[in-house]
Amino acid sequence: MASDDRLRNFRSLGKKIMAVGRNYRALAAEQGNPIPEKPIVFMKPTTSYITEGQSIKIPLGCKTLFFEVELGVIIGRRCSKVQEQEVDDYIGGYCLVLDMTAQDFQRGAKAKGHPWCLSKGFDTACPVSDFIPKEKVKNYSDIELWLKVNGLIKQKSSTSDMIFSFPQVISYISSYITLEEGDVIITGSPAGAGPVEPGEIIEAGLADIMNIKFPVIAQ
Ligand SMILES: CC(=O)CC(=O)C(=O)O
Ligand SMILES: [Mg+2]
Repeated sequence: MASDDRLRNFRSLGKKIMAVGRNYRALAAEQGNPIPEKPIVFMKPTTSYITEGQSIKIPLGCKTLFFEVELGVIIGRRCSKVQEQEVDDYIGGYCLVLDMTAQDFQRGAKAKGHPWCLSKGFDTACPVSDFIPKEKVKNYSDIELWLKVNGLIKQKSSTSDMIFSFPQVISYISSYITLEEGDVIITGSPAGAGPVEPGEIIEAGLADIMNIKFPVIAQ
């Protein structure tokens, strides 16, 4: 397993941001979607990462930018076809993530059966926290995630509402795609995802372990 010192650098170490969509029961109910039978998997490019001190930029032509707070798992060493019971051996740490989504682009793409790439992968679409050491998250199956816009709470949930657990998600993705040191898997948004406007400030947290804050600006 990579050391915490190496994994602190996960944004340049990893090659992939793998993402799971529609993975919370309350979100599925809120959006009127059926419970998926298998994890819905997509990718975001690592060029979409930003860190605190940088701003989320609304992509050109986007009229409705949505926030989604998610828990990210950082892969600690290369793995493929991992059994669910072995998954913990490959988790190197965690990060708190905003899966920013150009919701109008995504809606248009879904209607035509097109991919979500632009709606999820534009520059600044993946604000992330610093590295969170593995031992700080005692129980990844029941930990609180929250998000505020301009100080008002918009999302507050526990990972216990996830449809597919961390072991199920990581095992499933690794059955098809080799995961490498520093790759991040973002595990889905709880209910309450919604729009943000230029000039607003997004704050998010993982229990009392990590807080992040990002302003939203026009191009
Ligand atoms: C519809 C979505 O944007 C899916 C997604 O990313 C999620 O977290 O759920
Ligand atoms: Mg998401």
